[in-house]
Amino acid sequence: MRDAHNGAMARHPGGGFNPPEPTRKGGPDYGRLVAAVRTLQDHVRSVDAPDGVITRAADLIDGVNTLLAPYAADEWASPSGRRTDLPNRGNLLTVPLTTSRAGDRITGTARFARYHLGRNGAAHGGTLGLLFDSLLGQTAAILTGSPYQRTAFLHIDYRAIVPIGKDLQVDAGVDEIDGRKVFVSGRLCDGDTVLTEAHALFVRLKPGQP
Ligand SMILES: CCCCCCCC/C=C\CCCCCCCC(=O)SCCNC(=O)CCNC(=O)[C@H](O)C(C)(C)COP(=O)(O)OP(=O)(O)OC[C@H]1O[C@@H](n2cnc3c(N)ncnc32)[C@H](O)[C@@H]1OP(=O)(O)O
Repeated sequence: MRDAHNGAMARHPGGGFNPPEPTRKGGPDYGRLVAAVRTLQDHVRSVDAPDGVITRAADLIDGVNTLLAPYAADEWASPSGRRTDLPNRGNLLTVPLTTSRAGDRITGTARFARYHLGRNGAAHGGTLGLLFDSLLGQTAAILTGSPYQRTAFLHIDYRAIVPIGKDLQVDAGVDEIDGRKVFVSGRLCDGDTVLTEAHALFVRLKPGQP
């Protein structure tokens, strides 16, 4: 179990931030598994059911955990994040995000779910950090063509509350490159309204850096 979760960084010459190696492991239902767990997360945050229903649900989920436990693998072997045929590369962690390159920009759509709710209809601020680390990280990697980078800082300006359950627009680009430093910025919009702005510094890793 220890190996499964600590990985084998030393085996990877790019350090710990190697680009994902595409795989089809997990088969035709891996995407359905990830989508089902996302739906489950939404249900767990929204449920108001009789105690017996909760007991039954917990028993069923315990059963799934028992089924999966013997197959825990390290980050290099698991298909999570490496299923390039699936939304968000089959990575359950990310805020659902679809992007494409449009010239020297990255644009796309993000959608927060009930799972990401903070309070009073607004997405939790930390989930915006999660979104922007992915969005700006992709932007830095794709637009500079160098995948070995890590976030040095990520600054977020919360301009308006971010609604859950609605398709929102993202847009990001590289502002400046200074040696190993890549400065990027982006925003999240609901139509004409800017909801969140962010800027970040990504530092290109030296060989072997974790
Ligand atoms: C063909 C390509 C296509 C690719 C396609 C790929 C598809 C996309 C794939 C995947 C995208 C996924 C996207 C997800 C992204 C997520 C990323 C993360 O979340 S990473 C986890 C969170 N971040 C950490 O854990 C970092 C922890 N910190 C560190 O490891 C170090 O501090 C590091 C590497 C950031 C810098 O350390 P040093 O030792 O290498 O370098 P030093 O000398 O300290 O800094 C270099 C320069 O940067 C400045 N700097 C560093 N940190 C700074 C800061 N916080 N503020 C301002 N400046 C800073 C320094 O002052 C220095 O500047 P001066 O060269 O002197 O001008």
